[in-house]
Parts: sequence; structure tokens; C-alpha cells
Amino acid sequence: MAAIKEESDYDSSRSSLTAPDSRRSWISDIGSSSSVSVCSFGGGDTPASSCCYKPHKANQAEWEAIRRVRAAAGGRVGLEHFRLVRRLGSGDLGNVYLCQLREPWSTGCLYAMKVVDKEALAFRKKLRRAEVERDILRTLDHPFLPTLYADFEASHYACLVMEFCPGGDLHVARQRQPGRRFSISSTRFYVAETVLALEYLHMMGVVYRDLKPENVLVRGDGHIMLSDFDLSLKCDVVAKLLRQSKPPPAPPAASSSSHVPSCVPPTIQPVLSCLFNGMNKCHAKEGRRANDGDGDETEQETETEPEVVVEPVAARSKSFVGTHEYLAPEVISGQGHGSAVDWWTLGVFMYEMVYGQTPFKGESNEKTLVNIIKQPVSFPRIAAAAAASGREWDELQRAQDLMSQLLVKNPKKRLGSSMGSAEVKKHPFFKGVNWALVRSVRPPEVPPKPRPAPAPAPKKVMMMSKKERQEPYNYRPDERFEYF
Ligand SMILES: Nc1ncnc2c1ncn2[C@@H]1O[C@H](COP(=O)(O)OP(=O)(O)OP(=O)(O)O)[C@@H](O)[C@H]1O
Repeated sequence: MAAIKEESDYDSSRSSLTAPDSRRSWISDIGSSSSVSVCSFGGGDTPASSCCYKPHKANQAEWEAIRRVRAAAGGRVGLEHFRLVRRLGSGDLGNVYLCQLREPWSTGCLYAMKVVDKEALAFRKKLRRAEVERDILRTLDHPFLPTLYADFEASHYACLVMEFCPGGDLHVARQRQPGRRFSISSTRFYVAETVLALEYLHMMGVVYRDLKPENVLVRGDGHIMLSDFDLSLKCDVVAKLLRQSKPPPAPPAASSSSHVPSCVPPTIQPVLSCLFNGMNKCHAKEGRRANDGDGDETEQETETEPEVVVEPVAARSKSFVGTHEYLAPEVISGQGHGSAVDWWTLGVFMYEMVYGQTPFKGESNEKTLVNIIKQPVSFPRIAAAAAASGREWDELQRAQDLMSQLLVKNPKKRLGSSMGSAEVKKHPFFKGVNWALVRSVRPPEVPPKPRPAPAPAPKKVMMMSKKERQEPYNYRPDERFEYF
């Protein structure tokens, strides 16, 4: 298929819209994005503070090993500390390698290292995309999102050391399922985890924009990890109070715009909702219990609860960005898009999981785009017939209802567009899902444990003197970078 000149919200020039392979991600700026936060690749290594504090993963052996290296190497981690085992894959920006820490720090822990050639990317005007991905990864700390253990530069290469996912991606996993479709219960599991990951991203002011099964990796424990943030839009975070029937006693921290990070422009305003909305409902229920017999008063109290939403609903970009079959109508029309694109792509993602195909795929990329704009969503009978039990049938109906609401062409009327993830999570398809405990649920499949990487050739190690082994590894670019 024809290639596209790829650019981004972060590039200044514009490009044509000829499309590549319909499953490849790409980005083409056909207008101005409203605002993005961009920091450039600084030379040198990650400041220890920028990716060291990840409370969710703090007790991991992988973190512990990296911490030991930092402690021994004056706070910095570099390429010299790693041994590349094999290439895991490659994408538009670079290659991803399986790696391990070198002796004496090796603990057997495996990492995934994404290596991008900065010079080549600068030439292709894609350096900013890599920078944005790195900046986003540095901020993430969530069970279903990548942990960035370290990032550093070596010569003209930029390296990101992340959590390794041995389970492959959901696109490949789907091919292994009977009929190449996930069951409704497996779909619910993966979609629920994806909703939580999107919820967190939106709260952090990140519109993901590239949800598709290929970008959903399976971790060692069978839970998911969204990957590939180079098409994401990083925007401003401003908490917004959507509804309040009486003035608040004191401005809560979350409702103040004084927490806006100073480095981001003010035009894109995510609305804080997912956390507080749920919390408020909780408080309202407690109030009801506490005020038994005085329902009216409780009801009144509930109404005074502020509705706070964490969604970058005011985010606006006009970049033509994504993967053909997953593009939202507002992206194709170029009218400007925001976080609602992630709820659209969630609908396409769910459809592909259930039916083994995307909903608007045409004979060509152009036809696909026309279908996305014009064709109403319809559901194949084939999967309906395959849904044997009555229970599965009911669940399929609920799944279809959710997909229909996510695949609404008008982004303003789409589920999730006004109240964010809170709306999506309330859909009957997720009935019975305990959102707080999703990460403790047994996944549909757990990948087999990866075999330990073969030990490095002992000869080289033996030839080094003790003094040499203790010295920092002195890499020689022409020798080392034949890997990349
Ligand atoms: N953490 C990981 N664990 C295991 N494999 C990974 C990991 N991250 C990436 N990969 C593999 O490497 C491949 C390329 O990674 P990635 O998609 O991040 O690169 P990219 O250059 O950003 O690609 P794209 O062209 O999609 O933007 C993926 O398809 C996946 O197979």
C-alpha cells in the first residue's frame, strides 16, 4: 500500500494523506493542534527523579535491580549496564530489544529496551514523536501501562528501558482463539483493563489515539499493558467542576487550576472526573445509610455533590493520526478531535475482539474511511449464532449496545465524551466488574514463563580482570551499535 509522509502535532510542516497499510499507525498533520507539551531530548541520562518514583511497581525485582545500578553508578543508568539478548520487534521509530542487566548487577530480570536513532528520526522529522513518547512514559505509573525503568542516550541513540511483556500482543492472541474471536468474558476482561488504562491516561492529560490489539501487550501475569505512545497527544490538565448546586465550602485541591503543570499550554483542558465522580457516589451512598428515614435530606445532599470529571474533553488536535480501520470520524473529517477518539477506538477494539474483524473495513483504505464516516455500525450474525448459551447471548446483546454507544459518529454524543470513563464503566456490559480489583482477577490466559536468557559467552567475562570488571563499561560505538 502507498506510503504516507508522517508528521505529527509536534512537527511544523504538513503532509499528504495517502495511506499506508491499514493496520500501521501513522500521523499526518493537516491542521494545527491546539496545544501540546513538548520537551526536547536532553543529552545525557535520565535524572534519577524523573522515572524513579513509581509506587505501583516499587517492590518489583526489576526496580530493585535498577536501583542497585543507580546506587553503584552515581545515580545514572546507561547502555553499558545492559546486555541485549534479542530483538523483540521493530516499529516505525526504532527497534525493541529484550535485555538484561550485565554482571555484577544481573538478577535474571528481563527488560524491553526501545532504541531509536535520533539522527535518523530527526532527518525524517519524527524526533518529536519519540520525545513525546519518552515524556509520557516518564510520567506513567499504572498497572496496565508501561513502567519506564530508565532512559538514557548513547551516541546518537536514545534508549527507553521498560517492562518486558512476554505474552505478545492481543492481535496475535486473537489468532489463537477458536474462530479467531475472544469469548465475551475474555473480551470483558481485556476491555475493562483497557478502560482503566485510558482513564488514567486521560487523567494525566494524555489522549492515547492508537488503541488497537497490536498495541495491547500481555504481561507475564496475563494482565495487559498498553504500549506505543508516539502518536499520543499530551495536553494540559485542568480539573473542572461540572455540576454543583451550592458553592463549595473550600476549594478542593482537584478543582483548582493552580495545579496545572507550568510547562503545558492552557488551551487543552482535561476535566477531572473518573476518580472523584466515583468517590462522590460512594459518599452519597454512605450519607443515605447514615440518614436512614430522612431520604429527602440525603437526596438533597447528594445533589450538592460536585461532579468532577478527569477527561481532556477540550483537547483539540487536527492531526490525521491513527490506524485506518481505527480512525474516528472526527479525525478523518479534520474537524478537530480530543479524548473522545479513545472511546471510539475502544468501540472498534471491542468489535474486533468479539467478531474478529473491524466494523468499517472496506476494500481499500479510502473505502474504509468513507465507511467510517457514513456507514452505520452493524453486527455480523455469525458470532451471534456462535453464542451458544442464553447467558452468552444476553452478554452479547449488552456488548453490542456498548459498542453502538462507543461507535457514535458524533463525538459529542459518544459514550464517554462528557463524563469520561465514569460513563463507560457504568454500562451494563461491565455489570459485576469490581473496578478496584480488576488487576487481581485471574486473566483468561497466562503466558508461559520465558526461558532465562542464555548466559553471555563466558570467555569474554573470564578474560576481564577484576579491575576491568569493576570499571564502568567503556562502550565503543562502532563495536556496540551493530546491534541497532
Ligand atoms: N515492553 C515490550 N515487551 C515486549 N515486546 C515489546 C515491548 N514493547 C514493544 N515490543 C515489541 O516491539 C514492537 C515495536 O514496538 P513499538 O510499537 O513500541 O515501536 P514503534 O517504533 O513505536 O512502532 P510503531 O510503528 O507502531 O509506532 C512491538 O510490536 C512489540 O512486538
